[in-house]
Amino acid sequence: METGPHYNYYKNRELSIVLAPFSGGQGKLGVEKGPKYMLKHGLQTSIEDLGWSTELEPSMDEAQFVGKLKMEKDSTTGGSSVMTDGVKAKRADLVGEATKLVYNSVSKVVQANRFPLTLGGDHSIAIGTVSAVLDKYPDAGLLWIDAHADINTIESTPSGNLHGCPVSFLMGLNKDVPHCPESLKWVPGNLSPKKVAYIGLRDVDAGEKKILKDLGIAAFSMYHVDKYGINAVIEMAMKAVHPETNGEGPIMCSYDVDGVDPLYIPATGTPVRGGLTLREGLFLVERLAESGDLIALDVVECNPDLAIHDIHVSNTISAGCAIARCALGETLL
Ligand SMILES: NC(=[NH2+])NCCC[C@H](N)C(=O)O
Ligand SMILES: [Mn+2]
Ligand SMILES: [Mn+2]
Repeated sequence: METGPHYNYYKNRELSIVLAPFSGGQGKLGVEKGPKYMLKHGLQTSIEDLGWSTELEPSMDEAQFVGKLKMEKDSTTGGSSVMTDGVKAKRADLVGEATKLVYNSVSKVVQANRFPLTLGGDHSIAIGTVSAVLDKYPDAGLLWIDAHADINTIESTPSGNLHGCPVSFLMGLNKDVPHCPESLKWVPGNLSPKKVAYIGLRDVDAGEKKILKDLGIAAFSMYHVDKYGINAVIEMAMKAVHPETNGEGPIMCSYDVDGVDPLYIPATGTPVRGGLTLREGLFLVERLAESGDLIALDVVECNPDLAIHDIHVSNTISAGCAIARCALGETLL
């Protein structure tokens, strides 16, 4: 029987919590409150208790972005659909600006050899986190935990919400698209499709299915989790992104909390039933901690304002915090 706390697998336990309180990648205000709520829940101290030295790294002025978002809503009839040059990507200027700020903060952290734990905000912020991590670890594999594939291009997106598009920007899939928003041209877009694996998918748009298939991206849906079990799936995912080394090598995890079933994590913008159980969702990151290869983590899409009951807020925030702690070495025994 393997024993011992998983945090012993991390050699250098220095971490920065990057705050990414951004909501412009989708239309529902409140997701910018995620970082504040998780900190209020005691996340930083509980990470220190696992033997990490921690510090806070702000990435942006939340008020500024929220202000712009509110202004835009007030001035637009029928929601927040702002189109530039006939492209349906909404708020591309805001997303470009915010993700660049996140990129700068995470770059600072990784270049100082610290572990970046980025708290969102909506999932568009991963454009910044993953780009910064790849600068430092070009060989890193990316595990994307999500109900959604978030790989729509600015042409395929059905909603225009850029939190449904970060992976396409990371892979440079919008580069040749006419009208690619100027604001997102800073993104290197050099993530190889071979270096990504999804876990938890169950709501993938038709255009996204085609991209996943055409590019041969490793994608494990809930069907695969049910069929093979979560441990086999996570091991297959690690091998998919590091085939030459049998799954060993640096791994970044971008964790959208809607990968977990809304029974457990109800306060999120685009919930989809039939997801991971809370234990599967936590085991996944426990297993990554055990590998000793996790180099960066995002926890995104907690939106306390979408809770109908107070209990939904605490369920969501405590689960979000548990995901971070388990990834950083917390064990049950
Ligand atoms: N990060 C997320 N929760 N993304 C949801 C995306 C939903 C849908 N596929 C879209 O493109 O709009
Ligand atoms: Mn999602
Ligand atoms: Mn997502």
